[in-house]
Amino acid sequence: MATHSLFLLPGDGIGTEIMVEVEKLIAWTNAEGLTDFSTDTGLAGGAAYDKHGVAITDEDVAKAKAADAVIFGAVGGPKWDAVPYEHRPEAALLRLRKELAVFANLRPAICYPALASASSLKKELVEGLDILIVRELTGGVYFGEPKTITDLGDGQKRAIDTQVYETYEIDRIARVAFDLARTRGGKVHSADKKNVMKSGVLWDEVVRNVAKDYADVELHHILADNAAMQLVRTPKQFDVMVTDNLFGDILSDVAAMLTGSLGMLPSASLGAPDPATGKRKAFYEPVHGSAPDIAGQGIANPIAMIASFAMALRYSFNMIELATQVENAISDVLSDGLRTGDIAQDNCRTVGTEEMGAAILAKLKA
Ligand SMILES: NC(=O)c1ccc[n+]([C@@H]2O[C@H](COP(=O)([O-])OP(=O)(O)OC[C@H]3O[C@@H](n4cnc5c(N)ncnc54)[C@H](O)[C@@H]3O)[C@@H](O)[C@H]2O)c1
Ligand SMILES: CC(C)[C@H](C(=O)O)[C@@H](O)C(=O)O
Ligand SMILES: [Mg+2]
Repeated sequence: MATHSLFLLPGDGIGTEIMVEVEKLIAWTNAEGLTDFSTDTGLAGGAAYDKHGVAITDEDVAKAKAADAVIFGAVGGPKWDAVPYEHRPEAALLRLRKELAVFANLRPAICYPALASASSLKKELVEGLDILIVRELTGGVYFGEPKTITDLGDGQKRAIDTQVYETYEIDRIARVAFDLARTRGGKVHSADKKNVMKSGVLWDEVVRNVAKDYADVELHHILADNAAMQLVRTPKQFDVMVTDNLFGDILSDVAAMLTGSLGMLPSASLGAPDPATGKRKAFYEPVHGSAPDIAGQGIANPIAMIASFAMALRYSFNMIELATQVENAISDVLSDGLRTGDIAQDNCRTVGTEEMGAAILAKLKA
């Protein structure tokens, strides 16, 4: 079996705690001969800042670029609130996304049957929920220039962030969404603010053009604010939702709660296939952050991280069966009544990060 390289960046806070559980999974799949992963580990975020004075070193960015897939935990925390803006922990994430050019961020919100009553919404609204948010990840207001704070000299300052989208960026993310919709429910909602933003006008125009190549997929336009409301009103009306970088960030946190917890939502960020090799750069991370409020206590939910690893198996290594086995193991453990604190329920057993990871691994071994 060919050796595949994984570059692990645990990051800060619970990032380091949940990564341990993925490392155990990798050790087991390797030992069983199911995979042949070589792993290397780097520093990102506050951890890198403390050691090197930057959110990520050039060397670790180079390693991330060279790897077959990057598995990322989470970065950030109050400890680094005062570091210079360009070195804040989150800068590592943004630099990696941009330099790896992983423009397509897939954020699946699936409500596992056992968790239907753990959601803050009524059970019948979320039971069987399976939606996919396709977030544009390398453009928009996250990266647009100018991005400045100017002193106006009279005690006032002016802050500017710039939302920029070009046709090719919208076209390629729309195609990802339509291609995926074809493999699922055949429906795309495109969310923008074309009623207020020029970038929204272009977004809608380009998405409608792309839709002409996908006559078999239903396209619906939705304003992003309405999308947030509809996600908590009748979430099962959605199949695939494609949206820009900022709206995608917000809407995916909303979608996360439909599944029971932010600790449940994995993500895959994919680049364009290399024309010579067909390989694409890929970056896998949970949607949640470093959860400073619970870091260091061993109680974080490792499921989003483990499910992100399952996405790596599926999207980077075409190990569909193994990916499905990992996802089924998660589902089975939840059906057995095991819960971390964030999804705690009556008549269920609340366990810590390590026990949840071990239980998922035990299901795989069974
Ligand atoms: N990908 C990333 O690295 C990433 C993503 C989001 C936020 N952040 C950063 O994380 C830091 C904290 O941000 P925040 O508090 O707004 O968001 P957060 O996602 O870290 O936490 C929000 C809430 O969800 C809970 N939570 C999140 N993940 C959980 C898990 N796996 N298990 C149990 N509970 C979980 C937390 O305890 C907290 O109450 C900030 O510095 C932020 O910039 C990083
Ligand atoms: C940490 C932050 C930069 C990041 C984002 O805004 O993209 C996070 O919230 C996410 O959802 O991945
Ligand atoms: Mg976010």
